[in-house]
Amino acid sequence: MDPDRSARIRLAQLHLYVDNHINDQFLAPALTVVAAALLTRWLPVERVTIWAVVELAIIAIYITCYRRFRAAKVQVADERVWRRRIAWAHGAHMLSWSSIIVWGWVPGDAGNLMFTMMIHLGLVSLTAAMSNPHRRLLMSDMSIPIVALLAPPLLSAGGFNAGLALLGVFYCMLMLCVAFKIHGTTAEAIELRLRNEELISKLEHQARLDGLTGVANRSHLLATGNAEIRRASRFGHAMALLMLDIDHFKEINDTHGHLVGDRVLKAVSDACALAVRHCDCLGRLGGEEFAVILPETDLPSALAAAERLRETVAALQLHHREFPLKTTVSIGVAMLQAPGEPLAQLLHRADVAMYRAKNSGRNRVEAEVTAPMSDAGPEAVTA
Ligand SMILES: Nc1nc2c(ncn2[C@@H]2O[C@H](COP(=O)(O)OP(=O)(O)OP(=O)(O)O)[C@@H](O)[C@H]2O)c(=O)[nH]1
Repeated sequence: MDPDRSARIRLAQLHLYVDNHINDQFLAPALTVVAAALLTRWLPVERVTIWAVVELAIIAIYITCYRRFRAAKVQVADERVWRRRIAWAHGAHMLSWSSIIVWGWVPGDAGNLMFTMMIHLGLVSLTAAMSNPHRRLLMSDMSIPIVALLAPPLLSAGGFNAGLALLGVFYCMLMLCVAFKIHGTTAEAIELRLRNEELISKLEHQARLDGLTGVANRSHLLATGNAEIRRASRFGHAMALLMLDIDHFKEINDTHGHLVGDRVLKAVSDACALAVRHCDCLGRLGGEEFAVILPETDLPSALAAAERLRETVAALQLHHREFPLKTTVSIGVAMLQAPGEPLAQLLHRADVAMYRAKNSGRNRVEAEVTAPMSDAGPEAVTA
C-alpha cells in the first residue's frame, strides 16, 4: 500500500480511538468514585482516597491530551508523536486501575476476589471495545490488564489462584482476538473512505481541466473570472484579462494535420502556463483561443505579462519532422472597467483588442482604449 495512505489511515485510526475514549470524561470519574467507595470495605479510607485522587488526576491528564489532539488538527507526520503521548497518558490510567490487584488484593476473601476480577474483566472488555481502532494502542492498553491477571498466583499461592490467572489470561486472549477482528473491519472501512476521498478530489480536479492542454477548461476559467470580478469589485482592486489566439493555426492543421495541431496547442499552453504567475488563471476558451485572468493587476503590469507571453510563444522552437512550426500569438488586453461588470463584457473587449492585434500584423499585444476600474474607485458593497 502507498506509504502515504498507510500513514493517513493510522492517523484516522488514532482519531477514531480518541473519539471512542473521549466519553471517559463522563464515566471514568464516576467509576473511580464508586470503586473507591467499595474498596473502603477492605482498605483504610486514607489509602483509597490517595488512589482516587491520583486516578482522577490521571483521568484529567489523558482527557486533556485527547482534547488537545482533537484541537491540534494533527498532520500525518505527527501521528507517531501523538500516539506516544496518548499511549503514556492512557497507559497510566490502565496501570492505575490494574494496580488494584496488588494493593487491593485480600487473599481468601470471596467478595474481594469478585470485586478484583470484575474490575479486570471490565478493563479488558472496555479496552477491546474502545481501543480496537488503533492496533498499537490496543496492544499497549491490553498488555497491562493481561499482566495484572497473572498476578494472583504470585500474590497468594494455590491451585485456585493459578487457575483464576489462567482463566483471566484466556479471557484476555479471546477479547484480543475479537478486538483484532473489529480492528480489521474498521481499518478496511477507513481505507475505503480515504480511497473515495482521493478519487473524488481527483475527479473534481480533472473536471476543471481542458482534456487536451491540461490548462483550465472554459467553464472553470469563466467561474474563476466571475469570482475574481466579485473580489476586485468588493475591494476596489484592478483586474485584467488577456485574450490569446494562435496566429495562422489553420495553416498548421491544413499542412501537417490535426495531430500536429494538437501538439502545437499543448506546447503553446505549456509554455504560457510556465510564464504566468501562480495566482493567474490560464484557460482554453476553445479551439486555438486562450484567456488569462490576472487578479490584482493594473494596465502596465497586464501589458508586461502579455508581452512576456507573446515573447515566450514566439521563442518556441517546434518542429514536425524537418519542418519548423512557426508559432506566434496575438494578444488583446482588457481591464475591469466598473465594479460588477459582467465577465462577458470584459471578454468581448479583450476579444476586440485581440482582433486589433491580428489586423495590425499578428504576433502583437494590443490593449483596449478605455479607463480601468482602479480609476473609478471601489464599489460600495455592503455585507
Ligand atoms: N488541431 C486542432 N485544431 C483545432 C482545434 N480546435 C480548433 N482547431 C482549428 O483551429 C483553426 C482555427 O482557424 P482560424 O479560426 O481560421 O484561425 P487561424 O488560422 O489561427 O487564423 P488567425 O486566427 O486569423 O491567425 C481551425 O482550423 C480549427 O479547425 C483543436 O482542438 N485541435
